[in-house]
This record gives sequence, structure tokens and C-alpha cells, in this order.
Amino acid sequence: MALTRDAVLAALKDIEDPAGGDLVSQGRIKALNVEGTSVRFVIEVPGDKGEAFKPARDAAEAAVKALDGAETVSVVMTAHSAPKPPPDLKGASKPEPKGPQKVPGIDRIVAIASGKGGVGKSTVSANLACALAAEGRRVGLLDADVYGPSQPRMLGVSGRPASPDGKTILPLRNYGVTMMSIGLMMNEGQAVVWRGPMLMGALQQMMNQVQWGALDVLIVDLPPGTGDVQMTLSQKFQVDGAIIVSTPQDVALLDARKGIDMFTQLKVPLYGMIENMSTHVCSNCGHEEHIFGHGGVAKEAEKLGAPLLAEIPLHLDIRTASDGGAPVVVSKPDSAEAEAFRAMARRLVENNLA
Ligand SMILES: Nc1ncnc2c1ncn2[C@@H]1O[C@H](COP(=O)(O)OP(=O)(O)OP(=O)(O)O)[C@@H](O)[C@H]1O
Repeated sequence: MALTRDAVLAALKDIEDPAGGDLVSQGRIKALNVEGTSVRFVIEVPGDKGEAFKPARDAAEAAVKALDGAETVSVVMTAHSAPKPPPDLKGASKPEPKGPQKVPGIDRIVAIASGKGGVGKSTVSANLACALAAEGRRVGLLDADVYGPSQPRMLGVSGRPASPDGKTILPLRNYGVTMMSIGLMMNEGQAVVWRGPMLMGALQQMMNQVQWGALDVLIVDLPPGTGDVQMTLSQKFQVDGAIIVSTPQDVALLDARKGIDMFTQLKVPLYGMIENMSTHVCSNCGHEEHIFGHGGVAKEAEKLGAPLLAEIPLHLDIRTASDGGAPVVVSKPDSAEAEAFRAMARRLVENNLA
């Protein structure tokens, strides 16, 4: 049987962490890569604790080597110069503002943004998250679209997240994606009138109190436009990259440009652009036509020197799949529509961006 990432993680979960718990739940395992019979990973330990972790490192290597199908195992131990600060669970202490912070346990934060509403940002976020999970990445999806949270419906999850200890929040999970939505913290149909400070508090709660576990990437589905949520996210948390979704039309592109300018000012790197609803493919006869034009985003991306990450067709299956709670990447993984998302996910993984 082929060796899987899950089997490796399960073996590592049995290894005690000198600081308590096990190596996986402490978030020590980074950059895990399983290719055929070869396994590579990094154990990240506090700077002054290298010696104390050596037995755990040896035990981890032995446990993975003992797995069926594992031949070469390469383990590297790296040390932080300073230990990560613990998350501020109560939000009671107010540290001095120190610029964007990394969230412990989350390797990368990738924001999915659009200038204009309804261009398919949430559809792209859900499909990209599922496609990255299918590539073996540990993926979180934070639905920060306070004006129209849609990820619970798109990922087919319902119910309110539990908080057994009253301090941390247990996220929901489907299709290998760990998901939390600001929408789940509000009553259904409640008009969102949150402004700056409330949004900031809610976002901080989502980042620090949700038990995301160790993630390779957290995808953040932002509200459309250039408002408080975008600013707070980029100023408080270290966002590794932004992906801008636009339709090919000029009007949507104009708004997308504003979004790009905002991320540039906030010093968030632009990973690239996505043209959604690029070509309409008739679900009956396969005839293709460009309802919203075609190629506008590619031209804009070229002008900006940014990669065009994908051209997603306008296809009935993409909408019905999302409405039905199983994104097309999950419900029709071999379709051309799913492939557009999967190719993008592979490209991001290959370039170590997600
Ligand atoms: N490529 C596509 N083909 C067919 N339907 C699509 C496609 N992309 C999005 N849709 C549909 O368009 C509608 C709007 O998409 P979505 O909710 O993802 O947009 P959005 O940009 O997140 O909107 P908002 O930010 O305003 O909530 C949804 O019904 C969705 O299913």
C-alpha cells in the first residue's frame, strides 16, 4: 500500500513532545513531504531546547521508518531564535501594536479578494481550499465575508461551532478542509452592522481562538471591496499573499485594480489574478461563448507583471455544485471545470505558496 501523509502524521502523533502532548498537536511538524517511499519533514523546536528534543527526533525518525512503504526518511530539526508567544485567548492583555503577526501553527495566510461583489470569490475560495486538501495540504478556510457568509453552504456544513471550554472554538470540517465562518457567530439573517473595532475583535477571535490545528495554509475569503476587514487582516496578521478574483468585464477590472492598490499599500504580495466566468460553456452542447468578454484579466495581470493563476469557465455545474454543498472539485473532480481549480492548486503548491 502506498505510504500516505496521514499515516506519517498518525505515527508522529505517538511521539511525546518534551513540552507535553505530542509532536503533531504541538505543531512541531513542518514541511512534511511524502513522495513515493521517501518522507521528509522538519521538527521545529524552541531555540534553547535543541538537546531536549533529540530523543523525540530520533523516535520520530524510527517511527516513520517502521511504516509500511517508507524507505528514505529525512528529518531536520530547526530552532526558533525566540519562542512563539502564546495566543492571547482572553483578549484581555493589550500588547503594543507591533505590526502584522504570524499566527502560531499557521504556516501561510492567503487572502482571496475581489473589488466587486458577486464575481465568484467565495466559489473560488471553496474550490481552491478543497483542491489544496486533495493535494495533501493541511488547509483552513476562514469565511470573513461578513456581508454575505457563504462557505457553510458551499462546503455543506451546518450547525454552530462548539466551544466546550468557553474559550476556544472548534471549527467545522468537510472535504479535508477545516472551516470557520464569521457568519456562524451571528444569527441567521442578522444584518451585519459591524464596524472597525467589532470587526477587528471578531477577526482576532477567528485567528487566535479557533482551534485550527497545524495548517500549511489558511485561505481567507474576504468581503468584496477595500474595507475594514481587509485593512485589519493585513495590518494585524502576516498575510503571505493575495489572490484577486475578477470577471473579464472592464467594470469589474476597475474595482479589482483598487483592490490590488490596497494590497500594495499594505505590503501584501500579489500572488496573482484569476479570471472567473471566463468562457461560458453550455452544459447541453458544450458550445463556448464569452458572455462577459474574455482575456481582460490576463491583460491586466500582464500589465502588472502578476501571474494569471487561472481562467475559470462560467459553467452551470460550478454553481449547482456550490449550491448543493459539494464544490465541483469534490463532486466532479475529473471535469474540465474542476481541473481549472486543481491546476491552480498544484501550481501554488509547486511554488511553495500554499
Ligand atoms: N465560474 C462560475 N460558473 C457558474 N457560476 C458561478 C461561477 N462562479 C460563481 N458562480 C455563481 O455566482 C454566484 C456568486 O458567486 P460567489 O458567491 O462565489 O461570489 P462572491 O464574489 O463571493 O460574491 P459576494 O462577495 O458578493 O458574496 C453564486 O451563485 C455562484 O455559484
